[in-house]
Amino acid sequence: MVQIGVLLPVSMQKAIFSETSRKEMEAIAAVRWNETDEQLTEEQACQFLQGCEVSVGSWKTPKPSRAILEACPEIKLWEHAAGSVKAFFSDELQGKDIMIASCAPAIGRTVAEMVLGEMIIGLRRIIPNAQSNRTERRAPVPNKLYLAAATIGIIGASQVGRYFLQLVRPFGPRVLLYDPYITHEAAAELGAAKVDSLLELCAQCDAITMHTPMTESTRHMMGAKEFQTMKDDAVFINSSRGGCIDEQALIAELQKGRLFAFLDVSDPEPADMDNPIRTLPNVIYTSHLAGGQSYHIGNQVVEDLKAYLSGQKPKMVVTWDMLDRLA
Ligand SMILES: NC(=O)C1=CN([C@@H]2O[C@H](COP(=O)(O)OP(=O)(O)OC[C@H]3O[C@@H](n4cnc5c(N)ncnc54)[C@H](O)[C@@H]3O)[C@@H](O)[C@H]2O)C=CC1
Ligand SMILES: O=C(O)C(=O)CO
Repeated sequence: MVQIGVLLPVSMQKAIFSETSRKEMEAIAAVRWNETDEQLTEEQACQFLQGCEVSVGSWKTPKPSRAILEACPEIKLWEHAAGSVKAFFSDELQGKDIMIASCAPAIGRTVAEMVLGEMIIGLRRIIPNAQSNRTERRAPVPNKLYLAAATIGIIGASQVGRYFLQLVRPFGPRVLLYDPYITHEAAAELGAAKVDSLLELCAQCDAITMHTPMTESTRHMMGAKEFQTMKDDAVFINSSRGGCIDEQALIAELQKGRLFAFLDVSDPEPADMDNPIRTLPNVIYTSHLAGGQSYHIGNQVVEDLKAYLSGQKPKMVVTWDMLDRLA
Protein backbone atom coordinates (compact mmCIF):
# COMPACT_ATOMS: atom_id res chain seq x y z
CA MET A 1 0.00 0.00 0.00
CA VAL A 2 1.20 3.49 -0.80
CA GLN A 3 2.44 5.37 2.25
CA ILE A 4 1.04 8.86 2.83
CA GLY A 5 2.40 11.31 5.38
CA VAL A 6 -0.03 13.90 6.71
CA LEU A 7 2.12 16.71 8.07
CA LEU A 8 -0.84 18.84 9.13
CA PRO A 9 -1.15 19.68 12.82
CA VAL A 10 -3.92 17.77 14.61
CA SER A 11 -6.25 20.79 14.87
CA MET A 12 -6.12 21.32 11.12
CA GLN A 13 -6.69 17.62 10.46
CA LYS A 14 -9.85 17.89 12.55
CA ALA A 15 -10.97 21.00 10.71
CA ILE A 16 -10.67 19.56 7.21
CA PHE A 17 -11.22 15.80 7.50
CA SER A 18 -14.63 14.46 8.43
CA GLU A 19 -14.73 10.98 9.98
CA THR A 20 -15.83 9.70 6.59
CA SER A 21 -13.01 11.27 4.59
CA ARG A 22 -10.46 10.14 7.17
CA LYS A 23 -11.68 6.56 6.90
CA GLU A 24 -11.79 6.76 3.11
CA MET A 25 -8.17 7.82 3.08
CA GLU A 26 -7.16 5.01 5.41
CA ALA A 27 -8.95 2.54 3.16
CA ILE A 28 -6.87 3.46 0.12
CA ALA A 29 -3.44 4.03 1.63
CA ALA A 30 -1.24 3.52 4.65
CA VAL A 31 -1.66 6.88 6.31
CA ARG A 32 0.81 8.27 8.83
CA TRP A 33 -0.89 11.10 10.71
CA ASN A 34 1.09 13.81 12.49
CA GLU A 35 0.01 13.32 16.10
CA THR A 36 1.07 16.72 17.41
CA ASP A 37 -0.38 20.18 17.08
CA GLU A 38 3.06 21.67 16.68
CA GLN A 39 4.43 23.05 13.46
CA LEU A 40 7.02 20.46 12.40
CA THR A 41 10.52 21.66 11.56
CA GLU A 42 12.07 20.75 8.25
CA GLU A 43 14.24 18.21 10.06
CA GLN A 44 11.22 16.61 11.76
CA ALA A 45 9.40 16.52 8.42
CA CYS A 46 12.36 14.68 6.83
CA GLN A 47 12.03 12.02 9.53
CA PHE A 48 8.27 11.89 9.43
CA LEU A 49 8.07 11.47 5.65
CA GLN A 50 10.58 8.63 5.37
CA GLY A 51 9.22 6.07 2.91
CA CYS A 52 6.21 8.22 1.94
CA GLU A 53 5.16 8.63 -1.68
CA VAL A 54 2.65 11.39 -0.89
CA SER A 55 2.90 14.27 1.53
CA VAL A 56 -0.12 16.27 2.66
CA GLY A 57 0.90 19.70 3.90
CA SER A 58 -0.28 23.28 4.20
CA TRP A 59 1.02 26.66 5.33
CA LYS A 60 1.53 25.35 8.85
CA THR A 61 3.94 22.65 7.67
CA PRO A 62 7.34 22.79 6.02
CA LYS A 63 7.27 23.41 2.27
CA PRO A 64 8.56 20.90 -0.28
CA SER A 65 12.19 21.99 0.07
CA ARG A 66 15.24 20.49 -1.59
CA ALA A 67 16.29 19.12 1.81
CA ILE A 68 13.01 17.24 2.28
CA LEU A 69 12.83 15.96 -1.28
CA GLU A 70 16.39 14.72 -1.14
CA ALA A 71 15.91 13.08 2.27
CA CYS A 72 12.64 11.46 1.11
CA PRO A 73 13.20 10.59 -2.56
CA GLU A 74 10.05 8.42 -2.72
CA ILE A 75 7.82 11.51 -2.54
CA LYS A 76 6.07 11.98 -5.89
CA LEU A 77 3.02 14.04 -4.92
CA TRP A 78 2.91 17.04 -2.61
CA GLU A 79 -0.72 17.73 -1.80
CA HIS A 80 -1.24 21.27 -0.51
CA ALA A 81 -4.35 21.25 1.67
CA ALA A 82 -4.83 24.98 1.05
CA GLY A 83 -4.87 27.43 -1.85
CA SER A 84 -1.98 29.27 -3.42
CA VAL A 85 1.18 27.23 -3.97
CA LYS A 86 3.13 29.89 -5.81
CA ALA A 87 5.57 30.28 -2.94
CA PHE A 88 6.62 26.62 -3.34
CA PHE A 89 8.06 27.21 -6.77
CA SER A 90 11.52 28.40 -5.84
CA ASP A 91 14.71 27.41 -7.65
CA GLU A 92 14.97 24.62 -5.07
CA LEU A 93 12.30 22.73 -6.94
CA GLN A 94 13.85 23.03 -10.40
CA GLY A 95 14.50 19.61 -11.88
CA LYS A 96 12.76 17.72 -9.06
CA ASP A 97 10.36 15.01 -10.13
CA ILE A 98 7.44 16.05 -7.97
CA MET A 99 3.83 16.87 -8.67
CA ILE A 100 2.32 19.71 -6.67
CA ALA A 101 -1.44 19.71 -6.21
CA SER A 102 -3.46 22.57 -4.78
CA CYS A 103 -6.80 22.55 -2.98
CA ALA A 104 -7.68 26.01 -4.32
CA PRO A 105 -10.79 24.56 -6.02
CA ALA A 106 -12.15 23.37 -2.66
CA ILE A 107 -11.37 26.68 -0.97
CA GLY A 108 -13.01 28.51 -3.84
CA ARG A 109 -16.40 27.12 -2.86
CA THR A 110 -16.10 28.49 0.66
CA VAL A 111 -15.07 31.95 -0.53
CA ALA A 112 -17.84 32.08 -3.13
CA GLU A 113 -20.46 31.30 -0.49
CA MET A 114 -19.34 34.24 1.65
CA VAL A 115 -19.27 36.59 -1.34
CA LEU A 116 -22.84 35.66 -2.22
CA GLY A 117 -23.97 36.49 1.31
CA GLU A 118 -22.10 39.79 1.28
CA MET A 119 -23.51 40.78 -2.07
CA ILE A 120 -27.08 40.22 -0.93
CA ILE A 121 -26.51 42.04 2.35
CA GLY A 122 -24.80 44.89 0.50
CA LEU A 123 -27.38 45.35 -2.22
CA ARG A 124 -30.25 45.26 0.29
CA ARG A 125 -28.52 47.94 2.43
CA ILE A 126 -29.14 45.76 5.47
CA ILE A 127 -26.17 47.04 7.45
CA PRO A 128 -26.73 50.82 7.14
CA ASN A 129 -30.40 50.31 7.90
CA ALA A 130 -29.64 48.27 11.01
CA GLN A 131 -27.00 50.79 12.08
CA SER A 132 -29.54 53.64 11.80
CA ASN A 133 -32.05 51.64 13.83
CA ARG A 134 -29.69 51.84 16.78
CA THR A 135 -30.53 55.51 17.16
CA GLU A 136 -33.67 56.08 15.11
CA ARG A 137 -37.12 54.71 15.94
CA ARG A 138 -37.63 53.51 12.38
CA ALA A 139 -34.81 54.11 9.92
CA PRO A 140 -36.09 54.87 6.43
CA VAL A 141 -36.25 51.92 4.09
CA PRO A 142 -33.56 52.73 1.54
CA ASN A 143 -33.65 52.15 -2.19
CA LYS A 144 -32.45 48.64 -2.35
CA LEU A 145 -31.71 46.20 -5.10
CA TYR A 146 -32.57 42.59 -5.52
CA LEU A 147 -30.06 40.39 -7.27
CA ALA A 148 -32.51 39.76 -10.07
CA ALA A 149 -32.62 43.48 -10.81
CA ALA A 150 -28.91 44.09 -10.40
CA THR A 151 -25.98 44.15 -12.75
CA ILE A 152 -23.05 42.55 -11.04
CA GLY A 153 -19.40 42.41 -12.02
CA ILE A 154 -16.77 39.74 -11.48
CA ILE A 155 -13.12 40.63 -11.89
CA GLY A 156 -11.17 37.45 -12.63
CA ALA A 157 -12.73 34.28 -14.08
CA SER A 158 -10.96 32.42 -11.34
CA GLN A 159 -12.07 29.31 -9.50
CA VAL A 160 -13.66 31.46 -6.82
CA GLY A 161 -15.21 33.67 -9.52
CA ARG A 162 -16.62 30.61 -11.30
CA TYR A 163 -18.08 29.08 -8.14
CA PHE A 164 -19.60 32.44 -7.33
CA LEU A 165 -21.14 32.55 -10.80
CA GLN A 166 -22.66 29.12 -10.26
CA LEU A 167 -24.16 30.23 -6.96
CA VAL A 168 -25.48 33.57 -8.15
CA ARG A 169 -26.88 32.52 -11.53
CA PRO A 170 -30.18 31.15 -10.18
CA PHE A 171 -30.95 34.59 -8.70
CA GLY A 172 -30.96 36.01 -12.23
CA PRO A 173 -28.69 39.06 -12.18
CA ARG A 174 -27.01 40.39 -15.31
CA VAL A 175 -23.37 39.35 -14.91
CA LEU A 176 -20.38 41.12 -16.45
CA LEU A 177 -16.95 39.52 -16.34
CA TYR A 178 -13.58 41.18 -16.73
CA ASP A 179 -10.64 38.86 -17.38
CA PRO A 180 -8.29 39.39 -20.30
CA TYR A 181 -7.49 35.67 -20.40
CA ILE A 182 -11.00 34.46 -21.14
CA THR A 183 -12.78 34.64 -24.49
CA HIS A 184 -16.22 36.16 -25.00
CA GLU A 185 -17.52 32.70 -25.92
CA ALA A 186 -16.12 31.05 -22.79
CA ALA A 187 -17.57 33.83 -20.63
CA ALA A 188 -20.96 33.37 -22.29
CA GLU A 189 -20.81 29.65 -21.54
CA LEU A 190 -20.29 30.54 -17.89
CA GLY A 191 -23.38 32.73 -18.03
CA ALA A 192 -21.59 36.09 -18.10
CA ALA A 193 -20.89 38.81 -20.64
CA LYS A 194 -17.21 39.56 -21.00
CA VAL A 195 -16.25 43.24 -20.98
CA ASP A 196 -12.93 44.34 -22.40
CA SER A 197 -12.52 47.35 -20.16
CA LEU A 198 -12.45 47.40 -16.40
CA LEU A 199 -13.84 50.95 -16.41
CA GLU A 200 -16.87 49.77 -18.36
CA LEU A 201 -17.50 47.12 -15.72
CA CYS A 202 -17.14 49.73 -12.97
CA ALA A 203 -19.55 52.10 -14.69
CA GLN A 204 -22.29 49.52 -15.20
CA CYS A 205 -22.33 47.42 -12.06
CA ASP A 206 -24.34 47.70 -8.86
CA ALA A 207 -21.95 45.28 -7.15
CA ILE A 208 -18.44 44.16 -8.02
CA THR A 209 -16.45 41.28 -6.61
CA MET A 210 -12.73 40.85 -7.12
CA HIS A 211 -11.08 37.45 -7.68
CA THR A 212 -7.69 38.04 -9.24
CA PRO A 213 -4.34 36.76 -8.06
CA MET A 214 -1.70 39.19 -6.85
CA THR A 215 0.63 39.68 -9.83
CA GLU A 216 2.49 42.50 -11.58
CA SER A 217 -0.56 43.10 -13.77
CA THR A 218 -3.12 43.15 -10.98
CA ARG A 219 -1.35 45.36 -8.44
CA HIS A 220 -3.73 48.28 -7.67
CA MET A 221 -5.82 47.40 -10.73
CA MET A 222 -8.83 48.84 -8.89
CA GLY A 223 -7.46 52.37 -8.47
CA ALA A 224 -8.79 55.92 -8.08
CA LYS A 225 -10.24 56.08 -11.60
CA GLU A 226 -12.00 52.74 -11.23
CA PHE A 227 -13.50 53.50 -7.80
CA GLN A 228 -14.58 56.97 -8.93
CA THR A 229 -16.29 55.39 -11.93
CA MET A 230 -18.35 53.05 -9.78
CA LYS A 231 -22.01 53.99 -9.29
CA ASP A 232 -23.07 55.80 -6.13
CA ASP A 233 -24.11 53.23 -3.53
CA ALA A 234 -22.48 50.36 -5.41
CA VAL A 235 -21.11 47.44 -3.44
CA PHE A 236 -17.44 46.48 -3.72
CA ILE A 237 -16.19 43.15 -2.39
CA ASN A 238 -12.54 42.13 -2.16
CA SER A 239 -11.66 38.68 -0.91
CA SER A 240 -8.65 38.25 -3.21
CA ARG A 241 -5.55 40.10 -2.07
CA GLY A 242 -5.28 43.56 -0.51
CA GLY A 243 -2.65 44.63 -3.05
CA CYS A 244 -5.03 44.14 -5.99
CA ILE A 245 -6.72 47.40 -5.01
CA ASP A 246 -5.44 50.86 -4.21
CA GLU A 247 -6.79 50.87 -0.66
CA GLN A 248 -6.28 54.64 -0.22
CA ALA A 249 -8.29 55.34 -3.36
CA LEU A 250 -11.11 53.15 -2.09
CA ILE A 251 -11.00 54.82 1.33
CA ALA A 252 -11.29 58.24 -0.35
CA GLU A 253 -14.54 57.15 -2.04
CA LEU A 254 -15.83 55.49 1.11
CA GLN A 255 -15.21 58.66 3.08
CA LYS A 256 -17.52 60.46 0.66
CA GLY A 257 -20.15 57.90 1.68
CA ARG A 258 -20.51 56.77 -1.93
CA LEU A 259 -19.79 53.04 -1.83
CA PHE A 260 -20.22 50.09 0.50
CA ALA A 261 -17.28 47.70 0.79
CA PHE A 262 -16.67 44.23 2.17
CA LEU A 263 -12.94 43.66 2.58
CA ASP A 264 -11.68 40.26 3.68
CA VAL A 265 -8.12 41.23 2.83
CA SER A 266 -5.97 44.32 3.22
CA ASP A 267 -2.51 45.58 2.40
CA PRO A 268 -0.66 45.08 4.68
CA GLU A 269 -2.52 42.31 6.42
CA PRO A 270 -3.80 42.68 9.04
CA ALA A 271 -4.64 46.35 8.54
CA ASP A 272 -3.06 48.84 10.94
CA MET A 273 -5.27 49.60 13.93
CA ASP A 274 -5.78 53.19 12.75
CA ASN A 275 -6.71 52.18 9.20
CA PRO A 276 -10.13 53.73 8.40
CA ILE A 277 -11.37 50.42 6.98
CA ARG A 278 -11.73 49.33 10.59
CA THR A 279 -14.02 52.18 11.55
CA LEU A 280 -15.82 53.63 8.52
CA PRO A 281 -19.53 52.77 8.77
CA ASN A 282 -19.67 51.69 5.13
CA VAL A 283 -16.99 48.99 5.36
CA ILE A 284 -17.13 45.51 6.74
CA TYR A 285 -13.54 44.41 7.27
CA THR A 286 -13.02 40.73 8.09
CA SER A 287 -9.80 38.98 8.93
CA HIS A 288 -9.16 36.82 5.85
CA LEU A 289 -11.82 34.38 6.84
CA ALA A 290 -13.51 33.77 3.47
CA GLY A 291 -11.51 30.67 2.59
CA GLY A 292 -10.85 29.17 5.95
CA GLN A 293 -10.74 25.46 6.58
CA SER A 294 -13.60 23.23 5.62
CA TYR A 295 -14.45 19.62 4.88
CA HIS A 296 -14.42 20.62 1.20
CA ILE A 297 -10.63 20.62 1.49
CA GLY A 298 -10.38 17.19 3.11
CA ASN A 299 -12.77 15.81 0.51
CA GLN A 300 -10.59 17.17 -2.27
CA VAL A 301 -7.48 15.67 -0.67
CA VAL A 302 -9.17 12.27 -0.73
CA GLU A 303 -10.39 12.71 -4.31
CA ASP A 304 -6.90 13.79 -5.40
CA LEU A 305 -5.35 10.76 -3.73
CA LYS A 306 -7.82 8.44 -5.40
CA ALA A 307 -7.00 10.02 -8.77
CA TYR A 308 -3.26 9.76 -8.14
CA LEU A 309 -3.48 6.12 -7.05
CA SER A 310 -5.42 5.23 -10.18
CA GLY A 311 -2.83 6.86 -12.41
CA GLN A 312 -4.81 10.04 -13.07
CA LYS A 313 -4.08 13.63 -12.18
CA PRO A 314 -5.31 15.38 -9.03
CA LYS A 315 -7.89 18.10 -9.64
CA MET A 316 -5.42 20.98 -9.76
CA VAL A 317 -1.82 20.18 -10.52
CA VAL A 318 0.22 23.37 -10.56
CA THR A 319 3.12 23.70 -12.99
CA TRP A 320 5.70 26.41 -13.60
CA ASP A 321 4.01 27.72 -16.75
CA MET A 322 0.80 28.49 -14.82
CA LEU A 323 2.36 30.70 -12.18
CA ASP A 324 2.07 34.19 -13.64
CA ARG A 325 -1.73 33.93 -13.92
CA LEU A 326 -2.33 32.07 -10.71
CA ALA A 327 -3.18 33.10 -7.22
N1 LIG B 1 -9.88 35.45 1.28
C1 LIG B 1 -9.58 34.16 1.25
O1 LIG B 1 -9.73 33.46 2.25
C2 LIG B 1 -9.10 33.55 -0.02
C3 LIG B 1 -8.56 34.32 -1.01
N2 LIG B 1 -8.18 33.79 -2.21
C4 LIG B 1 -7.68 34.69 -3.21
O2 LIG B 1 -8.72 34.82 -4.21
C5 LIG B 1 -8.14 35.13 -5.46
C6 LIG B 1 -8.68 34.18 -6.51
O3 LIG B 1 -8.24 32.85 -6.21
P1 LIG B 1 -8.51 31.66 -7.22
O4 LIG B 1 -9.93 31.63 -7.54
O5 LIG B 1 -7.86 30.44 -6.67
O6 LIG B 1 -7.69 32.20 -8.48
P2 LIG B 1 -7.29 31.42 -9.81
O7 LIG B 1 -5.83 31.20 -9.76
O8 LIG B 1 -8.20 30.27 -10.03
O9 LIG B 1 -7.63 32.43 -10.96
C7 LIG B 1 -7.04 33.65 -11.16
C8 LIG B 1 -7.81 34.32 -12.29
O10 LIG B 1 -7.42 35.66 -12.41
C9 LIG B 1 -7.36 35.96 -13.78
N3 LIG B 1 -6.45 37.08 -13.99
C10 LIG B 1 -5.11 37.08 -13.96
N4 LIG B 1 -4.65 38.32 -14.22
C11 LIG B 1 -5.74 39.10 -14.41
C12 LIG B 1 -5.93 40.47 -14.72
N5 LIG B 1 -4.88 41.30 -14.90
N6 LIG B 1 -7.17 40.95 -14.82
C13 LIG B 1 -8.25 40.14 -14.63
N7 LIG B 1 -8.14 38.83 -14.37
C14 LIG B 1 -6.90 38.32 -14.25
C15 LIG B 1 -6.87 34.68 -14.46
O11 LIG B 1 -7.21 34.63 -15.82
C16 LIG B 1 -7.60 33.63 -13.64
O12 LIG B 1 -8.86 33.38 -14.21
C17 LIG B 1 -6.63 35.03 -5.25
O13 LIG B 1 -6.09 36.30 -5.01
C18 LIG B 1 -6.49 34.18 -4.00
O14 LIG B 1 -5.28 34.40 -3.39
C19 LIG B 1 -8.34 32.45 -2.47
C20 LIG B 1 -8.84 31.62 -1.50
C21 LIG B 1 -9.19 32.09 -0.17
O1 LIG C 1 -5.62 30.13 -0.51
C1 LIG C 1 -5.57 31.36 -0.43
O2 LIG C 1 -5.13 32.09 -1.34
C2 LIG C 1 -6.06 31.98 0.78
O3 LIG C 1 -6.17 33.17 0.86
C3 LIG C 1 -6.44 31.06 1.89
O4 LIG C 1 -7.29 31.60 2.79
